[in-house]
Amino acid sequence: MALKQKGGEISAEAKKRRRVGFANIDTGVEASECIKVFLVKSGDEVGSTNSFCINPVDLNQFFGEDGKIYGYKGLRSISVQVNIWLSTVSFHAYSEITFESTSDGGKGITDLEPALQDIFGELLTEKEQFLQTFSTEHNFIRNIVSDGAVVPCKISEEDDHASNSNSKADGSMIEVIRMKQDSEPVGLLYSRLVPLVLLLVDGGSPIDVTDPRWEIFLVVKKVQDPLGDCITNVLGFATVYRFFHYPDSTRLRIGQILVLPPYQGQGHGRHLLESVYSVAVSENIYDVTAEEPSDYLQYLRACIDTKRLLCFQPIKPAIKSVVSCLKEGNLSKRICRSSSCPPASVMEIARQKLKINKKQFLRCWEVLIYLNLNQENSKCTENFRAWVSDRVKSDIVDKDAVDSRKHLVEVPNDYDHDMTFVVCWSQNDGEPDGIDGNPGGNQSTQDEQLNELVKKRLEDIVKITNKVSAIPRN
Ligand SMILES: CC(=O)SCCNC(=O)CCNC(=O)[C@H](O)C(C)(C)COP(=O)(O)OP(=O)(O)OC[C@H]1O[C@@H](n2cnc3c(N)ncnc32)[C@H](O)[C@@H]1OP(=O)(O)O
Repeated sequence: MALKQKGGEISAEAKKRRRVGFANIDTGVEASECIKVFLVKSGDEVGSTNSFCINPVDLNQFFGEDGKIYGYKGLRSISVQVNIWLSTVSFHAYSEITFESTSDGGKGITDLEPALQDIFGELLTEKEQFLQTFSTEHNFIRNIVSDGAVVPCKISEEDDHASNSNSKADGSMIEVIRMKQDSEPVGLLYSRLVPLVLLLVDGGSPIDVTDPRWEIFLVVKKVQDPLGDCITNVLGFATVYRFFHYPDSTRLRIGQILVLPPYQGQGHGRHLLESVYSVAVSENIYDVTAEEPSDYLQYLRACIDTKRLLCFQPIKPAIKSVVSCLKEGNLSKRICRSSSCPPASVMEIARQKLKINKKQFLRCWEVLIYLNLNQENSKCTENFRAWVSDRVKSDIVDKDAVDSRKHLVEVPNDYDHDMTFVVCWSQNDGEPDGIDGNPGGNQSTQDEQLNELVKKRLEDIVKITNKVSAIPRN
């Protein structure tokens, strides 16, 4: 880490200010305003601010309670500039901190090093060492992934997005490699990816690399350098945890999924998700879930699963029957609305064959119905809206009713007692009075909230429908 102090030692003026106490209270600067992280592939890019600059979710969280840096004075409007170069070859980092002077304006002088250590740990190196990593760690990723298994994952013939091993026009290959967390090198690789998790996954925290139930799926690009050497770059990864499912199966839960920003929006996230499904199907896993998925991940999953369900024959009669109910029926009758829900047997077969879990299936179900409706027919679309509104309402009531009756009891296990619990139901369940379960809630506010939620749900359905319709069907 280099400190570049412009303008010499602390000025006499600053010293005077310190003596008169807090005449000019330091308002500080938000960490996210003065820290920039650049992704670099070679030593030539280090020191330059022209490389790919990432947009971290929340850098402020690493800097005290208010996320601010205090005590620095800069040459321009920004009091201190922290530039960090992060190598995509070895994931080491190097930082340069530039400021004019420091002075305690009442809030101290923020020590930047511990905060940067919290993010990058031992990967934060001095410049000389950092530059050397581009040659010494040249084959770091290639050596580790050579022990992994390529996941066969062919989704559609027309679409080269997510085939098993994608050959590109430039001779490079894109593959998803699955690695079990049972060896030291995999743990080492993951520990080098942790800063990316902290910077780019909202609320992301490192997984426990000593737990053998974790696996990592890496999407990599393999390319030959001019000397004929194979270079392997990580484009993204997903960590997946195996949970026991009573009585004798396993569920896969996606803990973190991340595609490096320069490669986002190119189908790699989809490729990773399809690979996890592919493993779930081939190993007859119970189902696949995701841990606290972001809105965008939900959207991506909905696109992928809806597309898979669109060509899944066993659910077609159920879709047809709901669509005809929405076309002809008068949905003011609750009975017709509830008959628009998917039969349990249909959800079960989608879980068994496609490993789509029930909650996710219900999300896709609305899109599947909408996709098959005649959207020119106003009666159909009105009925669809009423149906969605009913479903949103029952989701909220059911959730609150469930939440008020549910409580968790921790139980010990032989691995880590913090990680297992039992869900208990209390018998005395009170019926919630309002849609938000608040007995004293104001009816018109509740109606407004409900309308907003329905509007949002309908917008999401239309967005996913448009995306899925644009994708060729298998
Ligand atoms: C559990 C958790 O980890 S929650 C946190 C999730 N991770 C993050 O937030 C970290 C930052 N974000 C990311 O890393 C990435 O954005 C990810 C992982 C969420 C998604 O990865 P990406 O590689 O960007 O997604 P990918 O390119 O595969 O898919 C995006 C597009 O493909 C579309 N798509 C999906 N299925 C298909 C398909 N069958 N055919 C064609 N396109 C498709 C999507 O609709 C989306 O299109 P749009 O955004 O242009 O409308």
